Formats: sequence, C-alpha cells, structure tokens
Amino acid sequence: MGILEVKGVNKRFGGLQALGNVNLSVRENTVHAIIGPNGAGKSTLLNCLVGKLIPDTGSVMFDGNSVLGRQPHEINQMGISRVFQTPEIFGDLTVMENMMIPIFAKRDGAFRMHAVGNMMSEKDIVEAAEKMLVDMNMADKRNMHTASMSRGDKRRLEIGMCLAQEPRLLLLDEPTAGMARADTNNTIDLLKQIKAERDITIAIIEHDMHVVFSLADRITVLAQGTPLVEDDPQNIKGNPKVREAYLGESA
Ligand SMILES: Nc1ncnc2c1ncn2[C@@H]1O[C@H](COP(=O)(O)OP(=O)(O)OP(=O)(O)O)[C@@H](O)[C@H]1O
Repeated sequence: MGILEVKGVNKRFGGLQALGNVNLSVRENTVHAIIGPNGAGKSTLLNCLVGKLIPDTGSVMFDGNSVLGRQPHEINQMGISRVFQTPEIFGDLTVMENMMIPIFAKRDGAFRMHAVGNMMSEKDIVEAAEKMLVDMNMADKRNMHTASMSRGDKRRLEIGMCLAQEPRLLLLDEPTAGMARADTNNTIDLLKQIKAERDITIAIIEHDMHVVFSLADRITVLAQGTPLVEDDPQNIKGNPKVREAYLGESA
C-alpha cells in the first residue's frame, strides 16, 4: 500500500468532468510524477490532495487517514506540504527571515507577522533556519532580500521552507515553470539531493519531460481526467497511448 492512496476520485465543474474515476497509489520514499496534456486534470487532482477542492466521490488517504473534509492547514499538519507554481515567499524579508517563518509556525501552530522583529532572539529557531539554509546551499544568501533573487533561488528557498515543516509528502506543482535551463538544472540537482538525503515522498506535476525523466521513479499519465497509464519511466517513453495523448507535445 502507498503512503498516498487515491481511489475512485471524481470531480465535476458544472458540465465538465475534470476528474473521472482517478486511482493513484504513491509509494513511500519514491518520486511519483503526474504528467498529461493541458487540461488533463493534474492541478485539480493536486487540489483534491491538499484540501483546496473536495472530490464529488472517492477517497484520498494519507498514511491510512482520510484527508477529505480537512482544512488545508490540517492536511499540512498531517505531513503534506505543497510547493506552488509561483513561489510563495515574502519579498520584503530576507532569506533567513523567510526560512524562520515555517519553523515558528511548526513550533507555535501559527505565525504572526509582528513576531518578525523579535525573531533573532529565538536561538533554537535561528539555529534550525541556519541549518536548513546550509542544507539548501543558501547560507551565503542569508541576508539577501528575496525580491532580488533569481527564480531558481526563490524556488530553492521555498522548497527549503516546505522541508522545514518536516513533511512526509512533498507536492510540487510545476516547480520549474518559467525557469531558464540553468535554474531548471539546479532545481533538478536540488530535488535529487533531497531524495538522496531525506526520508521523503515526492509527488510532482511537471510539463518539462527532462525534469520528469531525471527524477521520477514512477509516472502516472492523466488524459481527460482519467489515468491512462501508470508505469516506470522507461516504459512510459515509448508507450504509444502516451504519445497519442500528447498529440505532438514532446513525450
Ligand atoms: N475551478 C474551475 N472551474 C471550472 N473548470 C475548471 C476549474 N478548474 C479547472 N477546470 C477545468 O478542469 C479541467 C482540468 O483542469 P486542470 O487545471 O486540472 O488541468 P491541468 O492538467 O492541470 O492543466 P494544465 O497543464 O494546463 O495546468 C480543464 O478543462 C479546466 O478548464
């Protein structure tokens, strides 16, 4: 059984069936990619995993517990953390201050912005944030304001902020969208490092096949809201059904 088990999930938006009988099993400590053409239902599925959408029918179980009906912050506390398409970091704060926020939130259950002024007096939190910046290879950028950073560095920081919550499942929604090739390759290397060094399961939605085939242990192809194939990467590449679903997109 997988750490994440999706069974018979359906989701309609009015007359449109965005997800039709989706089954997905993500095994612990693997990288599982969910790919598919535009409009295939990938984001809808991800939103059902983190409590942003509730499926019409079906079940979503994380480590044996249902996530359905829970608020996004409760799902986060269960051990699921999500990296968004657009990095969710505070541009007015430094790299270090950003990194401290999820560590405060994990300890106190919430974070209040007025606490920013007192942050540096919290020794344990400073130490934990510094360690995570070292792990993310960002220690030299600790005093930079994030607004001036490259997209790749913003993504690196955001992934570190998610890891600081010590999730068991990290969900990545097109983590390299809009990136130049060098930033994409840095992000691939970072994710490989995270995979090698941590007990963590990663589910990734991604359009860039170079990223998918560099990282994935297992791939599910969604087409028109339904899983078309689930297989190991080497079997996905040449699969005629997958090529047909992409109709000219590079699969
Ligand atoms: N809130 C919504 N209301 C109505 N229709 C929606 C909503 N969200 C998604 N859809 C529709 O559901 C279908 C699946 O969309 P979804 O965004 O999940 O696809 P996707 O595979 O993530 O696509 P992309 O790769 O372009 O991001 C699409 O036809 C989309 O227009």
